[in-house]
Amino acid sequence: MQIPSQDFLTQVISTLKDYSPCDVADALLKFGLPDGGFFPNLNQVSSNDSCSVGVAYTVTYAPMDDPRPELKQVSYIDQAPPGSMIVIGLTRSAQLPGAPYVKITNALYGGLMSTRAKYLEAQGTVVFGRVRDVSEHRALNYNVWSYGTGICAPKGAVKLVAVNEPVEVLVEDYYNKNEEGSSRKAYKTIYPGDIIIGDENGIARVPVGRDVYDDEWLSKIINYIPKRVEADELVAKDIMDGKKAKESQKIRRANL
Ligand SMILES: O=C([O-])CC(=O)C(=O)O
Ligand code: NI
Repeated sequence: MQIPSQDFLTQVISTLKDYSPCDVADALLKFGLPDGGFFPNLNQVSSNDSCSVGVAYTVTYAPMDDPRPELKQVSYIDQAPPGSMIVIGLTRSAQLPGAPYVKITNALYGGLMSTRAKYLEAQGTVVFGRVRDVSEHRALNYNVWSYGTGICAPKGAVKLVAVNEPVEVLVEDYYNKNEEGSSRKAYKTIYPGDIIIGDENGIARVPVGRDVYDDEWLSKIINYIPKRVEADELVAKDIMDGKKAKESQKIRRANL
C-alpha cells in the first residue's frame, strides 16, 4: 500500500477543481465505492455557486458531559492548513439517524471562523451540525455546508475534543436494506488527508492512502472523470438533436 506523494495529490486536486461532486461520484461508483463518496443531508449554506476541493482537516466537538477533556490550548481555526477543507463533526453520542441529524441545537461554526479560514486559504468548511451567520459566509464568498442553521454559539453546549482525528458520521439509508431486512445504518468516516469536494449538490469524500485507495486507484479516478463528462456532454447534444435519452446514454457510455 502506497501513500500518494504530495505532488501527485496536488495534481489530483487541481484536476478535480474542473469537475463537480456529481462527476466524482460517477467515478467512485465505477471504481468500487457503492455510495459514490456521498455524505447525505448537508446543504450548501453559502450562496456561492462554485465548487470547492481540498484536503480534509478534521475537528470533533463533544457534548459537555463527554468524558474526554476539552482541548483548551488548541484553536483549530488558527491552525487550518492552506488548501484544506475544514470538516467539523460531533461525537456519536450527539448524532441522530434522521432529521435534524444532531442533538445539539447550538451552531458549531460561524462567520468569524469563516473569516479566519478564508484568510488562511482554506477552501471551504463542512459542518455535520448547525452553523450561524449565514450572510457572513455569503459576503465572504466562502463555501460552507451544514445540516442546518442556528443562532446560539457553541460555547457552553459543546467542547473541542479532537483535531486531525477521524470524524464519524451517522448515515441511515431507509431503502437499501441490509441482509436482515432493516435499514442500513452506519457510521461513515472522513479521515484527515482525504480529499473533499463540494458544491450546491452536496459533498463527496475521495479516500486517500487507505486500503486500496493508493495513487494507482486515484489515477483511475482522474482518468475516468473527463471521459465520462465528455460522454454525457455528447448525450446532451444527442438529446437536443431529438434522440432518445436511453439509447444515447447506452451508446455514448458503452466503453465506460
Ligand atoms: O461565536 C462563535 O463561537 C461562533 C461564531 O458566531 C463565529 O465564528 O462568528
Ligand atoms: Ni459570529
